[in-house]
Amino acid sequence: MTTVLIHGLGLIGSSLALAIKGAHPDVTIVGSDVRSTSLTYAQQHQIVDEVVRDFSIAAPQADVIILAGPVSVICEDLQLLGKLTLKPNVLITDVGSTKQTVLTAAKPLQIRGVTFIGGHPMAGSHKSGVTAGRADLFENAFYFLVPGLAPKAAITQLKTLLAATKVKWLTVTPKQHDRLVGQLSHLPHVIAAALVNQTQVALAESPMGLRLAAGGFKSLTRIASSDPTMWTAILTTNSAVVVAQLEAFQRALADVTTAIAAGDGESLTAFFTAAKTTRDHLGPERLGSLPNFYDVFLNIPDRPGTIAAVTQLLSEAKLNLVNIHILEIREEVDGVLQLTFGNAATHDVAVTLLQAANYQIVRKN
Ligand SMILES: NC(=O)c1ccc[n+]([C@@H]2O[C@H](COP(=O)([O-])OP(=O)(O)OC[C@H]3O[C@@H](n4cnc5c(N)ncnc54)[C@H](O)[C@@H]3O)[C@@H](O)[C@H]2O)c1
Ligand SMILES: O=C(O)C(=O)C[C@]1(C(=O)O)C=C[C@@H](O)C=C1
Repeated sequence: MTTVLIHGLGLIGSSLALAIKGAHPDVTIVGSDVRSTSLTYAQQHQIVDEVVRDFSIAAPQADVIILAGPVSVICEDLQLLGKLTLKPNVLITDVGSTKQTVLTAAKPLQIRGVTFIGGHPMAGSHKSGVTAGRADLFENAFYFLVPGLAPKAAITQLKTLLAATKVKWLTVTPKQHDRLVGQLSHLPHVIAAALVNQTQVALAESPMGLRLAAGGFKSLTRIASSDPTMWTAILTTNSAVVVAQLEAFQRALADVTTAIAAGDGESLTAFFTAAKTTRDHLGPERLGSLPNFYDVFLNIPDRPGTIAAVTQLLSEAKLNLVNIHILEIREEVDGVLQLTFGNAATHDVAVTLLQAANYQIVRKN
């Protein structure tokens, strides 16, 4: 019986647990997390078989250890693991979004002969936490592997364990990885957050302000809703790469600023044509079988207990919520409640239930 310990039962950790469980019912999945609410949720929803509070007690019993906390926590975990007596054939891997710092932290373990394979699934979401986990999150996504000198058998073992994720494996060096994801993931997250912050300031005096934003602003800035702790850890462990990429981006912005200021239509058409040609060939946002999440937006009156009544209604019907978000609620003005579900069936039942209870649905998708 193989024991897989997943440390960090958030979006990625719980999604991996679900994928492993689906394909390997014989594997015992143990989850550990600093948040006891996540552990309780994971156990109640059978995302894991067992939970432990103390990672250092569980690690020596594990055959496979998957580190799935923020990158800074992954590095601390690797240091801790270096001090523990682990099973002789233990396989350690991680899912962190940067790889050079993680591989440096793993070096002492590797020198000791412990197998560590760096990993990074190129799929995720701006939603975080155990409630957002889903078995099909990684379908058709690339999954970077940094195997270093890991034995072939260990690489095969990891790929077999994660086969149900249906990812496309790609072996890279830590340096190649950090440069690629710096440009494709870290830079866009900085730009999205900077645009939201700058817009908030620019429109501070406007009565409707950001609430007038339509699809363009919203699709460009969706990722600004991502978890700040996770992104701080990513940016501080890939800073040199992202600083250089931000400087290059600022030069590109300066060029287009010059063209706009000069009314240089020819340069602007060339600028937009190049971007359109490249973007048109990128394919759909998600290659998997399902879109990421299913939202319902509800009008909610400004009355105490309204939100509790909605969540109670859903929980009595055993409908799992991935996320709940109050978009706007001011005194004496109705607010909008965003309810996010993990699949279409749950979403549809919730819509029927809420409508029957006379809630006013503003939008669903
Ligand atoms: N979100 C994405 O899109 C995405 C995609 C690929 C990889 N990653 C990487 O995966 C990792 C996890 O990201 P996520 O999106 O699942 O984040 P998340 O916030 O959903 O989950 C992180 C989990 O780690 C736990 N945690 C935090 N500190 C801890 C500690 N000291 N000890 C134990 N547990 C701790 C949190 O309680 C949480 O449950 C990160 O390293 C991230 O860079 C994220
Ligand atoms: O889809 C999203 O919301 C994501 O941000 C996922 C995303 C990205 O594409 O940048 C975020 C971090 C990762 O390390 C990998 C994937």
